Parts: sequence; C-alpha cells; structure tokens
Amino acid sequence: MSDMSTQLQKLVIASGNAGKIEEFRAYLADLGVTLILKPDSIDVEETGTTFIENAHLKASQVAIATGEWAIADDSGLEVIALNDAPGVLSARYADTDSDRINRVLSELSHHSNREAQFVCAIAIASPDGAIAADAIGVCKGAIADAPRGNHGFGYDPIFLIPEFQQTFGEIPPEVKAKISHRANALSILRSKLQNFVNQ
Ligand SMILES: O=c1nc[nH]c2c1ncn2[C@H]1C[C@H](O)[C@@H](COP(=O)(O)OP(=O)(O)OP(=O)(O)O)O1
Ligand SMILES: [Mg+2]
Repeated sequence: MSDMSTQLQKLVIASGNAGKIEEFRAYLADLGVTLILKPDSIDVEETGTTFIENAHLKASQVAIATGEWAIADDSGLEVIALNDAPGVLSARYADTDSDRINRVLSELSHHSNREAQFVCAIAIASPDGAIAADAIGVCKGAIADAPRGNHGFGYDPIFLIPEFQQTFGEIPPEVKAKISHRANALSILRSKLQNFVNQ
C-alpha cells in the first residue's frame, strides 16, 4: 500500500441511488480522481446488520467486479422513539420514497419525541476488494410533522434541522453538504485518504 498515490486515479461510486451519486460528485469534485458509475448489472446484496458491514460489502464486491477502486455508502434514518428504526432497513421500509416517508410519519404519530439522526457509513476498497479505509458520520435532527421542500432525496423532506427550522428538502444542497451525515463521514474518510490521494 506504499505507492497508492499512483494507484488511485479512478474511483467507482458503488451506488445505484441517484441522489447519493450527485452528492458524491459534489463532495469529491476536488479530489482529482475520475469518478465512474457502477454498472447496473452489479447488484450487491445488503446482508449486513450494520451500516458499516453493508458499506464494506458494497465497496468490496463492486471493486472486485470492476477491477477498480470503489467507494460505497450505506446510510439511513434512525428515529429515537421508534427504537432507531428504520435504521439499516431504511431503503426497504416501503416501496417508494413517499411510502417510506408516510410510514415513518404514521408510526411516529403516537409519539411526542421526534428526535432522529441520519447515519452514513462509507468504505473504500482497492481493486482486490480489500477495505483501505472507512468512516461513519451522523447528522442529528428531528422528524417534521409533514414533508417540506423539493431538494435532496429519500427522507430529506421530513428531516428537520432544528438550528434552521427547515428540512433537508428546504435547505440548499450546498448547506446540506456542510452538515450532513455523508459530508461528516467523507471528511473523516478524507483525512484517512490523505496518505494516498494527491490533495
Ligand atoms: O442524505 C440522505 N437524505 C435522505 N435520505 C437518505 C439520505 N441518506 C440515506 N438516506 C435514505 C435513503 C434510503 O432509503 C436509505 C439508504 O439506503 P442504502 O441501502 O444505503 O442506499 P440505496 O439502496 O438507496 O442505494 P445504494 O445501496 O445502491 O447505495 O436511507
Ligand atoms: Mg441499498
């Protein structure tokens, strides 16, 4: 691993989520690495019980399948009053984004505690599938009474940042990029990557 600076020129984004991919492109634009998309044909089963396990699975398997470095993200919403659900099952909580949002809102309607956090685990794997670095980031907030705003993706319209009294659906993307769980995880990961990326 001593000559990584010459190895890491291309990086596959191991995700099929257009919202995440857009954020990765923005957050990693200054890395000086060519970002490539994962082919749709590579589909990794998320069999882990934690965000970090699933991030490792996605990064390793996409790296091996493409023969390139790969970066993966496994993330989700933890609602305190729902015992941290939907958690790792966030993407599988219902069939569509709006159904997933409605399920959280209806399950939370009986509770007064609306505290929640987004969690993001990120892993980067070398072409042989070995995990070179990983990191976890969180972003604390609360669940809004109803969806608000059109920015972002997934649960963003119901994720309220108390400091702004706005949801991630209302907050501009460049502000989300400073405070999100994904931004926090990537900043930790980047400090670990400094040894092998020219930045
Ligand atoms: O910033 C976010 N803003 C809103 N919602 C978010 C965010 N970050 C994660 N989420 C939600 C989307 C999905 O319901 C689940 C992630 O599930 P997760 O399996 O990691 O991603 P995914 O299946 O959508 O794409 P992929 O696995 O191909 O990367 O949490
Ligand atoms: Mg997924």
